[in-house]
Amino acid sequence: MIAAVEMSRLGIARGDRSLFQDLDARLEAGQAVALTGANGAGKTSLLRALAGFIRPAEGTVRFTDAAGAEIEAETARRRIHLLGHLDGLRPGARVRDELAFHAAWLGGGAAEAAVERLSLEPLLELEVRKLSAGQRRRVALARLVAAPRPLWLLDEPGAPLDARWRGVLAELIAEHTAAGGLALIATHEPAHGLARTLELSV
Ligand SMILES: Nc1ncnc2c1ncn2[C@@H]1O[C@H](COP(=O)(O)OP(=O)(O)OP(=O)(O)O)[C@@H](O)[C@H]1O
Repeated sequence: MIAAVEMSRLGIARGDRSLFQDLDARLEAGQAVALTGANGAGKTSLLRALAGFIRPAEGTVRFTDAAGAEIEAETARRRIHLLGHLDGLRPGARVRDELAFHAAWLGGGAAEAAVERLSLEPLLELEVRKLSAGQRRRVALARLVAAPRPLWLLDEPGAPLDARWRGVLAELIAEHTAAGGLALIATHEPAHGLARTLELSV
């Protein structure tokens, strides 16, 4: 469980350039927050820093449990899904194998429920590289269903999806937060249905 993520005076730099400084923000269980800002403002970088892939230039990120106790960073990492816009799928793998691999690797169970929720049955025997961008994103989203984790960090998750699948994505996020999950969602779209917005300004 992760009950809260607290960013305090957080600053992130890429190369020798500071992207932002002094970011104070708190995300709590049950909340889905839109992360907005211009191209290059640092949304992807912030998500990667929260997932532990980039070391902040300054400030702190704290993960706490329901009792307010700090969760050690390594433990917190295993409770996070980072969905990047490159999807993180192996192009040469069949969808069936890729889903089974990710479900096992992420500590989930069988992928059947995820296959059904994302209507992936007709795609299971195809190689990932043969999928359209939207189909690939549905496979990537299936990981969130197959391996439940409390904190979702999603980088423009709806960008390649059509209206039907954007609707399903919104449902998945709503169900996740209703069950006590947290989500931070980088988006250039109007953030309908999300509790509030965290804006990075350049
Ligand atoms: N590995 C890197 N080395 C140097 N600079 C980088 C690296 N990764 C990203 N940057 C730079 O950091 C800045 C922020 O990039 P980031 O991808 O976090 O922005 P973003 O807000 O997600 O943008 P977009 O809306 O275009 O997706 C950009 O100017 C980018 O070129």
